[in-house]
Amino acid sequence: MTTQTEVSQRRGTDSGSTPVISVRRLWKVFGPKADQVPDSEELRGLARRELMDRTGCTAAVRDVHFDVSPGEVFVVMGLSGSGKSTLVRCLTRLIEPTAGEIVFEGEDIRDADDKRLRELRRSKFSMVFQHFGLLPHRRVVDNVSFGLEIRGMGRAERTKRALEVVELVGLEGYENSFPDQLSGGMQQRVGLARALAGNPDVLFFDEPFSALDPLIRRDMQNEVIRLHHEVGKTMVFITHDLSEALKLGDRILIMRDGKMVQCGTGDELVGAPADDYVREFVKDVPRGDVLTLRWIMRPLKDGDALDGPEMGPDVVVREATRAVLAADKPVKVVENGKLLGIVGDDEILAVVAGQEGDM
Ligand SMILES: Nc1ncnc2c1ncn2[C@@H]1O[C@H](COP(=O)(O)OP(=O)(O)OP(=O)(O)O)[C@@H](O)[C@H]1O
Repeated sequence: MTTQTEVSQRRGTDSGSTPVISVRRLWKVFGPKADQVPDSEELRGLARRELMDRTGCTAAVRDVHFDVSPGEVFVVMGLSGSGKSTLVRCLTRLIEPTAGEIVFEGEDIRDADDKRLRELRRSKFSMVFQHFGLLPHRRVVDNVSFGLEIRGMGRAERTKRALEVVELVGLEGYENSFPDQLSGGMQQRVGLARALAGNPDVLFFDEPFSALDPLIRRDMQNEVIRLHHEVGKTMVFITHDLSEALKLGDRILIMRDGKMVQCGTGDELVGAPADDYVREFVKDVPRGDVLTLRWIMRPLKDGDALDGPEMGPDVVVREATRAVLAADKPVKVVENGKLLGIVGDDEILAVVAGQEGDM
């Protein structure tokens, strides 16, 4: 199974250091006497309907825990109503959690007072929403610099910074346009630029591309990947779309009814779904596009030829297929000079035939 360290090495994230965000036993319950639910052995296990009937409460987030590493793209995925937005809003206390810990860069932000929260939201967090929330009477550059203005940055400095990020998101030439002169995709680029302008430590995305046409949506996903490579920010991204989650996420947390169902890399979810719910989600994913050589390789056996070609462990099966099948010796999976395992025709063909679960 792929470990977090291995994923981090692959993606350039840094799991060895302190997590940027560490969430423990997090609950958000809406309704009367909500704070009694997490502590009650009797109530905390009730299904949604029963809990509502007994208490009038909805547990939108139930006992969730995870860490986000520096530079990681952490995706929260689930169907409508599974608790994604509530969870991510709790992380910045836009919604007040009912119980649990949220440690951000070593500080439990549930202890932060209003002043500290304002500081964190201004300088450490940024949010990108589905509805861009641009100010219609302000030009692109002034929308982008708005947060810096609120922080008290002088006009010349904030305009300089805004122009830098406008260029970074590919909107050069549109600095002086008004939002309604831009397409949906371009407006969302302004949203991205605005989120990046303050140089936050973490960017939170709440289904930012759901309202965009599929082609524009794909462009914007690529844009996020490109920006992530360029600026290396930690990102927490909500989506209900599995292909978006697999494309963007270093790890994906799947939620259902407020609970964590599985948290893992794309190849973990596709290769070893935790239950039928996840299995159903991933059943149509082309496995060769997601599973890596690290996932399908086998240990070395006596008699294995060791003069075959070498490949990295994070090459996906689809990209390796031709080379593995063409080689007359098994491919050696090598990372930093270390032989991790072997991939031969059998391992590749098992994936292609959809049988790798039996290996
Ligand atoms: N303010 C509220 N008061 C009561 N219940 C709420 C409130 N906000 C959310 N809920 C409930 O909490 C549950 C989780 O909602 P949430 O919006 O977090 O889900 P979601 O996965 O983000 O859904 P969507 O993709 O539709 O936005 C739902 O049952 C919702 O009805």
